[in-house]
Parts: sequence; structure tokens; C-alpha cells
Amino acid sequence: MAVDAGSIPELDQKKYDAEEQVKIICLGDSAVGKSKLMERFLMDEYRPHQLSTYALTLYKHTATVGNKSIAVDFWDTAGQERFQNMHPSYYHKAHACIMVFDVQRKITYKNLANWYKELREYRPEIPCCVVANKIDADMKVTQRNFSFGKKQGLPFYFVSAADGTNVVKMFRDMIKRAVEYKENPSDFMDEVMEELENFDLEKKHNSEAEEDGLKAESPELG
Ligand SMILES: Nc1nc2c(ncn2[C@@H]2O[C@H](COP(=O)(O)OP(=O)(O)OP(=O)(O)O)[C@@H](O)[C@H]2O)c(=O)[nH]1
Ligand SMILES: [Mg+2]
Repeated sequence: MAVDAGSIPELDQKKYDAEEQVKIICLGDSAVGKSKLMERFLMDEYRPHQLSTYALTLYKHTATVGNKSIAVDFWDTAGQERFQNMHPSYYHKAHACIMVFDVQRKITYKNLANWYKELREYRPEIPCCVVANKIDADMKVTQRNFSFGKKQGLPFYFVSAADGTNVVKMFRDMIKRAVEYKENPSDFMDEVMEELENFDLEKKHNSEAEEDGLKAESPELG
């Protein structure tokens, strides 16, 4: 695993300071521009955290939604076509999904149906959007009607990772929706998970309080 050890303490600090943490995944055929979109959004804010064994890249980002600080984990994989399916852990506990196709390659639009089907097997309720990338290569495509998103009731964005059109807007919208979903999950299993997480946090909090108590008493013990 090519983990850049030097960047870990900083990553952890940001996570520690954040009031909420969300995971956003990106799906779509190879070379549609998933990585370029994330890089465009994050610019040089963060060096990606690469787990090359799994062809997985994690991009860490801190956002502000309302007045809350949010730690966002963006998950990106490479060469997905080679694997056919994503590993289930990719979907695990994701709070939103960005589905990307390349306006210059029709097959990548057709394949959205497969990506969407797989997404919904694992995450039936999370917010999702459809992103038409590379519009800089042919602005005329923005007059075309891409009905897949509409049929599924998904928001649709024309973007360009190359010149930045609509990229920040799309990511900000999705971060906001991910936070809304995390705070108010409509999937029963997610509600249970959220309860368990809160329970664990409470337990941790209580045991820390106990430890503090011990420390206060320790001089008398010694
Ligand atoms: N013209 C144009 N080219 C783009 C744009 N976004 C990405 N590309 C190009 O498309 C190619 C693929 O981009 P990537 O970001 O690597 O694609 P990916 O979806 O991450 O591909 P995998 O990692 O293989 O799954 C690169 O050559 C990019 O330079 C865009 O908005 N416009
Ligand atoms: Mg990539």
C-alpha cells in the first residue's frame, strides 16, 4: 500500500476537529474523468492518499455546511472496467454517489444504468447525481437531452474537469446532500448504524470521563 505516512497526522487532525464525517463515492467507466474532477475540485488542497493495491484513492477534504465543519472522504477507483464490479466495501457506509459519464463516448452514458443498478443493490437510498463531463470538448452537447438522470429522478450536471465549469457547484451540492442524508437517513440499516455509532461515542465519552476521575484521585492513591 503506497500510503504517504507524512500526511497522516494532518489528516487525522482535520477529522478530529470536524463535527461530522461523510463518505462520497464516485462511479463511472474508466477515463470518464472521475479523478480529474476530484483533482479539479480539491486543486492542491490535499495530496491524495493512495492505496494502490486496491486501485483506490482517498481524497480528504474539509467543508463547511451551515455552520458545521465536515470531514469529507471522497473515494475514487481506477480502471473499474477491468474489475466489472466494485468491491462491496467501496459502497459500505457511503452517504452520496457521483455518477460520471463522458459526453464524447456514448457507451459510458449507456453504462450508467449498470452502475446505478449496482449502487442501488448496496445503497438503496443515498443521494446520487449524474454528471456529464468533458463539455469543453463540444459545448453543443449541452443542448442535448440526457434522460437517464431524469427518469431516475436524479439531479444532472454538465461539467468540465478541464476548464472547471460547474465542478465546485456539483461537489458542494453533493456534500450538502451527503450531510443531510447522514443526519436523516431513510434506509433502516443506516438508522441502526447511526444509533450504534452514537452509542459507541457515548461509551467512549463515559470511559474518558471515568479516566479523568481516576487521574484526579490518583495522588491520594499514591
Ligand atoms: N477534454 C477534457 N478531457 C478530460 C476532462 N476530464 C478528464 N479528461 C481527460 O480524460 C482522461 C481520463 O481522465 P481521468 O480523470 O484519469 O479518468 P478516470 O475516470 O479517473 O479513469 P480511471 O481512473 O481509469 O477509472 C484524461 O486524459 C483526462 O485528461 C474534461 O473535462 N475535458
Ligand atoms: Mg481515475
